[in-house]
Amino acid sequence: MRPRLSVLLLVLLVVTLAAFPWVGDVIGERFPTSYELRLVMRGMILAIVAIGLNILVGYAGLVSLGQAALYGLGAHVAALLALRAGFPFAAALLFSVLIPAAVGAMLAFPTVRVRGVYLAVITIAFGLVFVNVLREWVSFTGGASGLVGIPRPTILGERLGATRATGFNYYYLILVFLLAAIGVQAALVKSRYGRAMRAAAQSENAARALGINVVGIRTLAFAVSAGFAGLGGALFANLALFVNYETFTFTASIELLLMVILGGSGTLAGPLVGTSILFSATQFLQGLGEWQTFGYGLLLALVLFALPRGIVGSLARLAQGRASGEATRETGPWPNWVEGMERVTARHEESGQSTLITRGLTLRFGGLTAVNAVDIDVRSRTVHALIGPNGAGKSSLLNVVSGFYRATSGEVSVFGERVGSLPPHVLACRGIARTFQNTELFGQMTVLENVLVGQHVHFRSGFLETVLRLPRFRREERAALEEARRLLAFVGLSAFADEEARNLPFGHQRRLEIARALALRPKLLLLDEPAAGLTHGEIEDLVALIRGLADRGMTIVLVEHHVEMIMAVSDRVTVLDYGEVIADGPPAAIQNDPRVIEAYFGHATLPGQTVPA
Ligand SMILES: Nc1ncnc2c1ncn2[C@@H]1O[C@H](COP(=O)(O)OP(=O)(O)OP(=O)(O)O)[C@@H](O)[C@H]1O
Repeated sequence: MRPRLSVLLLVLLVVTLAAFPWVGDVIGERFPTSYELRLVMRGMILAIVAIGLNILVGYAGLVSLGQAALYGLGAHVAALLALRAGFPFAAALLFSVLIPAAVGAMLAFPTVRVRGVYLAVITIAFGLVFVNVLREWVSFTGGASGLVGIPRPTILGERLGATRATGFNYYYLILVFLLAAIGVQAALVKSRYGRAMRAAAQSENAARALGINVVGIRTLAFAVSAGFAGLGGALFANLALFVNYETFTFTASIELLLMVILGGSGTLAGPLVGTSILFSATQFLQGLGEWQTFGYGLLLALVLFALPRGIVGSLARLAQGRASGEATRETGPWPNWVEGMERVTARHEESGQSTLITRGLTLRFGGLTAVNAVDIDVRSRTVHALIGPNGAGKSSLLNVVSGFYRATSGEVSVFGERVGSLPPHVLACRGIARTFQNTELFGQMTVLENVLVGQHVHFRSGFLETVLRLPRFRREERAALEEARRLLAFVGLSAFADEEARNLPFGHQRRLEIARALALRPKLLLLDEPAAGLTHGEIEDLVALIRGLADRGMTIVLVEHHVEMIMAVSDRVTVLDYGEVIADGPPAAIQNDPRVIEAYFGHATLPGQTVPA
C-alpha cells in the first residue's frame, strides 16, 4: 500500500474508533450499548493478537497454530497475579507480556531443526498441552469454572471503566495499545529486524551468509509475537473479569490464523482488515444458528478463492502489477565506480600476506571424500581461482570456508585466525561474503531491500531503539539506504530498486547478488560460478568488476568453469580433481600443465573454451 494512503486509512480508523463511544450523542439514540462497546473492545484486543501473529507468520514465515495458548497465558498471568498476588494492573500487565514472550522464545527452539508443517504440529501440541493443564489443574486455574472476580483495573487509583457511567478509560487504553501495536509492527517490519525475518524465511542460506543469526531472529519473532498475544490476553482478562480455558482452545488459534491470512499475511494492514471482517462475520453469523459454521466456512472459502493472498495482499499486488507495467527500464553501466564506493571496498591488509589458508582440509560425506587434504594460500588483494571438473570439490571447499560445512579434519585460517568451527553468520561478521552457484536472492523482497539485508551486520541500534524509532536507528537507516542506492548504481540496477528480485532477468540477478554481498563490506569475497548463464558482454563486465575490487584491496576466491575469464582475471589458480589439489600457480602455467589437461580432457583446451563438465 502507498505510504500516504495507509496513513490516511490509519487516521480514519483512529478517528472512527475514538468517536465510536460517542456516536449515540450525535444520532440521538442509545448507541453503542455496553454490549456493543465490549464487542468493539474485544475486536481491538484480537487485532493486537493478530498483529503479533502476523509478524511471526507473515514476516518470519513461521506458522503457529498455538497462538491462542499464548493469548491464554497472558490472560491467566494477569488474572492470577491480580487475584492471588494482589499485583496492581500495570505490573500484572507487564508480566503478562514478558512471561508469554519468554515462553514464545522457547517455542522458537524447535525451529533449529524443523519448520513448515512440523513446526505447526509442535505449536498445536503446545496449545493442546496448555489447555489441558488449565482444565486439569483445578486448584490453580479453577478448571472449568475458571478464575472469577478479577478486580476492575485501576491506574494511579483511577478505575478504568468502559461504560458511560464509569467513563470510557479502559476503551481508550485498549485503543492506545492497538495503536502502539500497529506502530511497533510498522517500525519492526521496516527495520533490519523485519528485513532479516523476511530474508530468513525466503532463503535461510543467503540470510546466514549475510551475517543473520537465523535462530536468533526466529526467536525474536516468536517472542515479539507471543508478547503481543500476552498483552491481548491481559487486556481481555481485565475486560471480562473472568477467564477460563474455553476462550483459548485450538479453534481460537485457527481463528487467529485465519484473521491474518484473510486480511493478508505479511502486510501491515492485513491483520486489522482480517480481524474486522472475521470478528464481525462471527457476530453476524451467530443469528444463523446451526448454519453458523457452514456460513463461516463458505465465506472464508469464497474470499480466499478470489483473493489468495488475502484481501490487502491481493489488492496491493493488483495495484503493483499495474504500476510496474508502466515503466520501461534500462540497466545502467556496470561496474560503475560511483562516488563513495571506497567505503565498500577500502581494506587495510598488506598485499603479499595470506588472507585465507587451509592445511590438510578434508571433507567427507559418508564414504565420499569431497575435499581431500587441501592446502591453499590465498594472498590478500588477489583474485584466486579454484577450478576443476564437475564434482571436484570446489563448492564444497567454499562451503567449508564460509562455515556452511564443518571440515572432517584439517584447518582453515582467515585473516590469521583459525575459523574452522565458526558458523556462517559469525564468519560474515568477520568480513567473509559469498555468492551461490544457483543465485539465492530474497525473491519476494525488492532489489533495494535485498541490498539492505546485506548491511544487517553494520547496524548498532538495538531492538528497543528500533521499535521506538530513536535517532540512532533513524540515522543508521538513512545511511544504509544511501549506501544501498550507491551499490545499486554501482551494478547498474538503480532503475530496478523497487522491483521484486524474482522478477529480474537472470543476468541482473547475478549483479544483484554481488551488490548484496558487497553490502557486507567484505574483506574476502567468495564467488561461486558468477559467470554461469551470463552473456559474453556481461562476462567482460564481470571481469572488470572483479579486477576492480581486487585492485581496491579486496581478496577474491573465484570458482569458475569459464577458462577465458579465469585467464583474464586471476592472479593465481588452484586446480582440484576428486577433491585433491593437482596444480597450483599463475594462470599461464596452469593452462599448460599436463596434469590439468589430463584431468579435463586428455588433450589440450583452447583459451576461450568453457571447461566442459
Ligand atoms: N551435501 C552433500 N552431501 C553429499 N555429497 C555431497 C554434498 N555436497 C557435495 N557432495 C558431493 O561432493 C562432491 C564434490 O561436490 P562439489 O559440489 O563440491 O563439486 P564442484 O567441484 O563444486 O562441482 P560443480 O562444478 O559441478 O559445482 C560431489 O561428488 C558431490 O556429489
